Amino acid sequence: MAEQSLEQLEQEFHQIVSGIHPADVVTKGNAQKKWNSIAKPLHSLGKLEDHIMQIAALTGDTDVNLNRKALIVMCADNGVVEEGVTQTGQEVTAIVAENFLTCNTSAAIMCKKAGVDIFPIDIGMAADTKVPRYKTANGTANMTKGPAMTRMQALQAILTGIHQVKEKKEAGYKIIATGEMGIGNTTTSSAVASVLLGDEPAEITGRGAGLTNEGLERKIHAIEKAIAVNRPKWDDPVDVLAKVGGFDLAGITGLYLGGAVYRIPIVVDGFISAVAALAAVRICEWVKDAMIVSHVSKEPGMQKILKELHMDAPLHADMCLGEGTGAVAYLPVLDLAAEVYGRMSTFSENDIEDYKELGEKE
Ligand SMILES: Cc1cc2ncn([C@H]3O[C@H](COP(=O)(O)O)[C@@H](O)[C@H]3O)c2cc1C
Ligand SMILES: O=C(O)c1cccnc1
Repeated sequence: MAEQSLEQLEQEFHQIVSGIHPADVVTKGNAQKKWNSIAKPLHSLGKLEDHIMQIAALTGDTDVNLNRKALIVMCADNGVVEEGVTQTGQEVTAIVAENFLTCNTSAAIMCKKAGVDIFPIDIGMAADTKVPRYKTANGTANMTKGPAMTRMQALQAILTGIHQVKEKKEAGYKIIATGEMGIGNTTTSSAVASVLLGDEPAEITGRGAGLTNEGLERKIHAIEKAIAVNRPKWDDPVDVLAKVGGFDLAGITGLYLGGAVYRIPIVVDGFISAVAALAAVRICEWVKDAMIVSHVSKEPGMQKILKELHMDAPLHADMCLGEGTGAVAYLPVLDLAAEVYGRMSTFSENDIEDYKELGEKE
């Protein structure tokens, strides 16, 4: 991919995006009929039913199979950490990223318990580690001084995400959760969200992995400066990701696009993952059909993004960890719904009469 010119990358990207089509409403209707025929009160599994119907509509198949699950963790570094916007240094990115391989991170432990295979990807960490390398570069540049990356790098990172989904689909995975690890990525995420939503950085920005009041002030100031210096075009999500984003954000954006192309549901995690979801929907609105929202992160920008995307998350647990933890936490819940949908006997007219009789006797 590195040898491709910018024009070739743009062409590949536009060809992929123009091939995305909306979900199949007929299959969705059939999935709804199937839910409605199950012996339980109508829509009593709430959002879980909606998500199963959404997956049926995406795949064009009323049979919903979630048997193989993956978490892809995009690991990258952000030059903006030079501005003192984080509590820890970027060496922590490499340490945690390698710990995914030894099942020594929160997300990895949750994955093991939930039967989810975890795939950390080095999409642009500053250091070289044992994590499989799909590097765009060794970290982004400091966005307060110029663009975080070139447009070419943004496209490369997005295409890496898309190709990851293709690979996982070919390996038999049925659903993919999104995750990330990258010190400083709540700064880039807040910057991208601020531009895409047209909101002031102070309204979006939170403390990420932990910051003092002064640290938070510095973070907001750095985001304001990055936007002023780079003037990202709000209506060109690739430009926004390139100028004030990160390789992890671009890679996750690619995962959503890949989900829409290869018809495999992609689970949205917390704030960072939701910002990438917003970028993906701005690239192509039908990508939303491939997104399964999981939880509401405590970061202040999360609610705004979900509102903008008209998404209603099932889990409200005040989580704000990242790595994909919220998305992975939702997978067993979704599994339970798929099991009921796939296995439970349906109401026949006789059953309904039997239930009525039972009710009368009691
Ligand atoms: C030890 C450690 C493990 C983490 N796991 C996820 N994050 C989370 O925190 C980072 C974003 O917060 P900020 O923008 O403030 O750096 C991301 O790496 C995110 O995944 C972690 C952060 C730390 C310190
Ligand atoms: O919501 C998130 O994704 C998040 C919030 C804080 C730190 N890391 C991740």
